[in-house]
Amino acid sequence: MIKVAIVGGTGYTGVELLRLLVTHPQVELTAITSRALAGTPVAELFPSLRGHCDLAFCEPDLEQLAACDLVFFATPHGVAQAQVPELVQRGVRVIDLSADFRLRDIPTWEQWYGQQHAAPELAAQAVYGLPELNRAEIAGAQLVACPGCYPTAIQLGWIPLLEAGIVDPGQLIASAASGASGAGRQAKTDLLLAENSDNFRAYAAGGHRHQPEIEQTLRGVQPAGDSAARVTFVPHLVPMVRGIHATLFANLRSDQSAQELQELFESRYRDEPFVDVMPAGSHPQTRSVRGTNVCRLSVLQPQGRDTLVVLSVIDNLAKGSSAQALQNMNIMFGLDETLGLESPALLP
Ligand SMILES: NC(=O)C1=CN([C@@H]2O[C@H](COP(=O)(O)OP(=O)(O)OC[C@H]3O[C@@H](n4cnc5c(N)ncnc54)[C@H](OP(=O)(O)O)[C@@H]3O)[C@@H](O)[C@H]2O)C=CC1
Ligand SMILES: CC(=O)N[C@@H](CCC(=O)OP(=O)(O)O)C(=O)O
Repeated sequence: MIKVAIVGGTGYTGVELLRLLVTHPQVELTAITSRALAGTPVAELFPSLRGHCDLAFCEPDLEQLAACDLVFFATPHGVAQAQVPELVQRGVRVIDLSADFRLRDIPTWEQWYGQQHAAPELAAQAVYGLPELNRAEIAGAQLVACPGCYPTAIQLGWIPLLEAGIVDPGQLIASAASGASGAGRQAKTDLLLAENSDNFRAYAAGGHRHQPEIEQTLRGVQPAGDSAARVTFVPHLVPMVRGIHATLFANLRSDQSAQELQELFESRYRDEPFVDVMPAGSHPQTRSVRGTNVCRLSVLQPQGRDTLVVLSVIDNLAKGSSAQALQNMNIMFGLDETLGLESPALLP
């Protein structure tokens, strides 16, 4: 059994991780932290876990964490980078759901996250936890940086096109909408029911911190010598709880038929258990992935013109964070990658 702890067990990604881990056959949960609720039984805060988890939340304690095989950090940016170096030094493996170790370029990280990075040398060692790109590196990693939620949906939608070098990398446009759980469980006025329901709005249109993360990944898959990918990204808040819907636009460099594009996507993701390329012309819906680790994609070529549209949907708390974190754990510990992640979406 893998001895596992979660730092930050009261947030939305923390409780989603718990939901998945309590039924995982190879996991023994040993500690779930919350500074605010230390001593409170987990199942008291989350009655959905009654009968599944008899632990109480505890303060983060280095000795207790260091006794685990694996520690998940489901904490705000800045927390993991302060605590992970000592754990890594003591041989513990870490999966960080925050952005602390996602960006290779530390000045870029500091610019977008507005603070000094506490462990730049570790950021260089971390493996970016997108299995569809880095499966072999994840298997041997001690520190995995889980991708952000928008980047997961957007990168999976564009990777086949950028790898093939068939779209103009200077003109990539992503319009994406997220459910409110993407903003975490903290009380915020703009997430109140009266502010957020029956409403739809863009935010951070002038620049969102996921843009450099997306560009870093896409640049990493482009053919040598191609001009660097540049992304215009506008996120939106949609009045639902879970889900991200990304509409991605890219301009073809040369003639490709709709059938060739469909085949490109199908062959790129043929062996991927969690990427579903839908039949040509489909419109994937967030509902079809709710609670699952699946990314559903479709590629369209409206009116046969040069501008391609890729539609990509994920659950932000699942493939966008906690379930993808568990997929990474399965890979790191040599388990079947789909273990604990097989259930289809909850409908309606
Ligand atoms: N929500 C989403 O869809 C996604 C979130 N993420 C990332 O995952 C991380 C967690 O997100 P989310 O669950 O939404 O966040 P929440 O704000 O909902 O939860 C944060 C958790 O971290 C704990 N925490 C806060 N500060 C500290 C600290 N200094 N030391 C130890 N624990 C701390 C909190 O408990 P307490 O204060 O009691 O200790 C709480 O349990 C974030 O970095 C987020 O960006 C990534 C992808 C998707
Ligand atoms: C709806 C909403 O507010 N979403 C968050 C995305 C958060 C996320 O999970 O990503 P990181 O881990 O990179 O912070 C936002 O746009 O800030």
